[in-house]
Amino acid sequence: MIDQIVASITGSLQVGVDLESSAPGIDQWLDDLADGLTEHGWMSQDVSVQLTPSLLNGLRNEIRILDRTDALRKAGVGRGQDMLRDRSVRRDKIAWLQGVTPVQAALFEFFESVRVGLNERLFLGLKRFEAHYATYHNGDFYRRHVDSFQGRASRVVSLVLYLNEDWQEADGGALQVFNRENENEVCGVVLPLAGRMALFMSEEIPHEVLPAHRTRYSVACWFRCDEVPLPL
Ligand SMILES: O=C(O)CCC(=O)C(=O)O
Ligand SMILES: [Fe+2]
Repeated sequence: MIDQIVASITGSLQVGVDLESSAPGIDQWLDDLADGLTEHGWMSQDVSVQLTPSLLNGLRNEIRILDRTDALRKAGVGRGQDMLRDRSVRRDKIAWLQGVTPVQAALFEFFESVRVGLNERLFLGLKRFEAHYATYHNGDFYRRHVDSFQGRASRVVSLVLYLNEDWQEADGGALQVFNRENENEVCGVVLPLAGRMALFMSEEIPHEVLPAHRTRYSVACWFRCDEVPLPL
């Protein structure tokens, strides 16, 4: 019995973020994120050191379970009453994270350290974040768009964390990032491999998810500068 309790406590501890022992160190790492955002408006990075494999596995298990139920909803485009479920624009399904399960709580700790770290370096005034799981099934895509809606600059920085093992180029589903000065020029392609993260300025960087040829799991997070949650 005690063994079981110890095992479960150890299990939940292992799930946590590893910001202390991360190479090259949390401050240097946050400096790199801030530099990438300033210089190019976006960056991609492997964060499997900071997040630990057990956290990434735990998140993947959660979204797999959600994907088997009807917990995932078709994602919309626009906000509030203007929300359109336009299948010609995006076809993913989503579920918002509440941060209550051990893996979500650990992930929220990571998001919070990014929020605080970017505020300290770039004075972005990020007040909070929101995050959802997303599943793209075979054939699903998200056409070129920016993440912040005109007239309400509330989403400031976007972060996407990928959860897919052994993703190959032939599996499709890459994130294509366009130049902020010329939206017809592709300036980056990110394969949605487990532990990889894309970070970009929500209003500035057009991006697109190419059609996936197998199920593609991710968490998308937005750091916002508004205090009060308003409908999108
Ligand atoms: O999953 C991705 O690579 C990007 C998703 C995205 O652009 C979005 O949800 O707004
Ligand atoms: Fe997006």
